[in-house]
Formats: sequence, structure tokens, C-alpha cells
Amino acid sequence: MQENDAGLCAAGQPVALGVTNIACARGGLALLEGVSFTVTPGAALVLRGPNGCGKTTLLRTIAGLQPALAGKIDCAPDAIAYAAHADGIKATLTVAENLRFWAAIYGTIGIDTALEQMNLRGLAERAAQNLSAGQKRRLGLARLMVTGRPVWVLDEPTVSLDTASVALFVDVVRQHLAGGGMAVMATHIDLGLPEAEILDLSRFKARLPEPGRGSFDEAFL
Ligand SMILES: Nc1ncnc2c1ncn2[C@@H]1O[C@H](COP(=O)(O)OP(=O)(O)OP(=O)(O)O)[C@@H](O)[C@H]1O
Repeated sequence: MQENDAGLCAAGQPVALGVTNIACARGGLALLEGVSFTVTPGAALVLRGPNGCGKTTLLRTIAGLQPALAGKIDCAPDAIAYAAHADGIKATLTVAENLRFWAAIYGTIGIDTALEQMNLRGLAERAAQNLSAGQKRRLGLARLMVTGRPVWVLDEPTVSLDTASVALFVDVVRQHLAGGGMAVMATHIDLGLPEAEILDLSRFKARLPEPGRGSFDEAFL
């Protein structure tokens, strides 16, 4: 892949997540167009932009939850783990059961590291439905760790987290990157992750509403 207009593609490095000229829509309304970037192993990209500009929509498109109007996403099959507002938590299972469930789904072993690093050990036997909002969010992020997947696509990962938990999360992301993982995140806060590239989506605002391909599919998403 060539260097793109976000300037994030390091020449000669293998591209792990390539987003080329993507246009995407929500509710039949085109939001973004011409979005291109690459994220290489060990790198993180933070998406910024005002409320409603399409950050969530772009992340959903990257994660394969909705079709793009145009463009191309290059990523190894089964490389992406997506975490959004809903967190993917099973309410009636305990914290440990949730993580074991996901470890089994993704074919990974061991939940200890995730429990430890997201400060969930003391909550391991508590039903997920009885967790506080921030604790639920920590469980959702621990789920990412047990997926074993290299590309983390995260929508507002720090919502409901207190300062200490944000720091835990940032540590976990750093370790993920150090192991050759990647992360694409939408967040409004300064994570304290200066090594992450920032991409402001404001400049990719779609010029014309285009209720075209994709809007029918979206009715079912
Ligand atoms: N299910 C839906 N149906 C129709 N329109 C939607 C739907 N979900 C979101 N939208 C609209 O699509 C636009 C983009 O929403 P999106 O959630 O991608 O923005 P965002 O940049 O992530 O916003 P925020 O910073 O507030 O999280 C918004 O105008 C929103 O109202």
C-alpha cells in the first residue's frame, strides 16, 4: 500500500490495517468520505471530531458491522476485536464466567492476566448485571484482552472510567502495542498516550447526502 493522505503508512512496513478512501453513512445519510489511513503493528490511531461527525459509524464500518459506501478496508481475517458502548457483556454470568466464555469463543486460554490488569480480581464472582458502569466498562475492556486479536477497534473506551481505571486501560493498550498489536480508538479525552497518532475526521465530512447503497442494509443493523 502506498503512503496515504493521512501520512501514517511507514514505507516498507507490513500494513496490518489499511483503510483506503472509505465513505460511510448512517441512517441513509453520507457522513464521511475519502478517509484513508494505515495502522501498522505497534501503532495506535485516535479518531477525533465533533459529536455526530461519524466516528462510531467509521469504527462500525471497519469492524464489518455495516457496509462502506465506497473504499476498501484491508485487514487479515479475524484480526479485529471491536468494543463499543454495549460492551458485549452477558448480564447473568459472573465476571469470570464472562471472560471464560469469550476465551472459549475466541479459542484463547487463561483469563488471569485480564482479571489482574483491569483490576477485576475482587469482582470475579460478581454477576455482570450487578457491576457499576465503570466496572462493566472494565469488564468490556478485559474481554478485548482475552480475544487474542491484534487489531482493537474501540469506541469511547474510557466512558464511565475513573482516572485510575483510565490509567489501567492505557497501560493495557501500551502492552498490546508493545506485543505488536494495534488500536484504533474514538475518544474525546486526552488518554495520555502521546505515541498515538491523531486523525481529525472533520476534514473528511461528506459533501453531499447520498442515500444510496448501504441505507437498505443499515435498516437491519
Ligand atoms: N441508528 C441510526 N440511525 C440513523 N442515524 C443514526 C443512527 N446512529 C447514529 N446516527 C446518526 O449518525 C450520525 C453519526 O453518528 P456517530 O455515532 O457515528 O457519530 P460520532 O462521531 O461517533 O458521535 P459522538 O461523538 O457523539 O459519539 C449522527 O448524526 C447520528 O445522529
